[in-house]
Amino acid sequence: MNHLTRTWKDQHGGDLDLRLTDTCLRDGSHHKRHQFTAQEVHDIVEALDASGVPVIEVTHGDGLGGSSFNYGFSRTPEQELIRIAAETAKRARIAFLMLPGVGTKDDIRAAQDNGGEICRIATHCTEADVSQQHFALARELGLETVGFLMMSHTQPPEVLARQARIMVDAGCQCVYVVDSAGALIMEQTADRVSALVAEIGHEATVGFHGHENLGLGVANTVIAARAGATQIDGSVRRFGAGAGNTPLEAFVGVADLLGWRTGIDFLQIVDASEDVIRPAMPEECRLDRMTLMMGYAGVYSSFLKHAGNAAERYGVSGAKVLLEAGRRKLIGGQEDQLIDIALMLRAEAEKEAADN
Ligand SMILES: CC[C@H](O)CC(=O)C(=O)O
Ligand SMILES: [Mn+2]
Repeated sequence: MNHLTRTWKDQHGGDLDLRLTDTCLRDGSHHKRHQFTAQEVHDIVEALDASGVPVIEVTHGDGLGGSSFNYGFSRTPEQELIRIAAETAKRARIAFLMLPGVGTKDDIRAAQDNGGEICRIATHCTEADVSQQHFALARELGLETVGFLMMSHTQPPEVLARQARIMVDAGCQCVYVVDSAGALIMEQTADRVSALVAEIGHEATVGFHGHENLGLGVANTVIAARAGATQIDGSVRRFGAGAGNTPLEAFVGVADLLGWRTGIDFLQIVDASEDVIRPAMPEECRLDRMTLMMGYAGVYSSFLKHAGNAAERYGVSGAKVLLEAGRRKLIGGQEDQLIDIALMLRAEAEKEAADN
């Protein structure tokens, strides 16, 4: 008995119970400060593809058009990385991410010209309506479509379900509960996935994208699959923002043991993790003071480097910057407020020193 009520096979045929997407070449771009080389992308795609990973996401961490002063410039243009990935993959399909307002419709067209086949549109989880024209275009172009409801921990299941409905009505074929802050805890994940399945499950699939900031990536992903998510994200060796994503190789092992077919060879993906992915990482993704604080305070994982920079520059505690960012409920695009927070903390510290 495998405890899966819904499988990818039932929905789309083929042999997979769950379809997995590796996102180290997109979410890991945050950890790498967007410095992937063409050779690294080639080698990682080759290894993931050979292991049987069916979908590989490649883009700047902040999606198409993310290479900028605000988010950090890419070392290699992302469209070139998408092209290299598409040329390298023999079986895997290449996905790309775009955030309306950061990227444009022309970027979607270019990504398709470069071999991208799956268009993932991400919005804050209360703002799905800004994705409508992008889903319409992607479907017109014949791309497969995925919607990302970012920061899903901030809204109750019924709100997320209504937002998912907006995406599906606009042409989205799979909506993800995205635990951007790694803040969801077990049943909170299941309740959100179940609400989406109830709302859109007869027309679209449901996905789950986890982060490790509270150490719950694999557990949340297992419970999401049991609740009906059939598309699952992870990054080999957790290579992602914050404490990283659900480690894909660990989830593959767990899925094997539970009898869930992912099409990925566990031994090969474990070797890829050690031999190919680790050498491309600047350091391991760690569960430490900063990343734990992100899960605890509910802060966007992609804020980690920005918060660290602001704290260092103004000589204040990075953990306190994150706590305040969580209290202010900052969302993607508000990275500049981390500097305001650091300045505020420094002013408070200076006042306290003057008073004593
Ligand atoms: C900035 C986009 C973001 O990294 C998307 C994502 O992976 C998430 O919200 O977790
Ligand atoms: Mn993420």
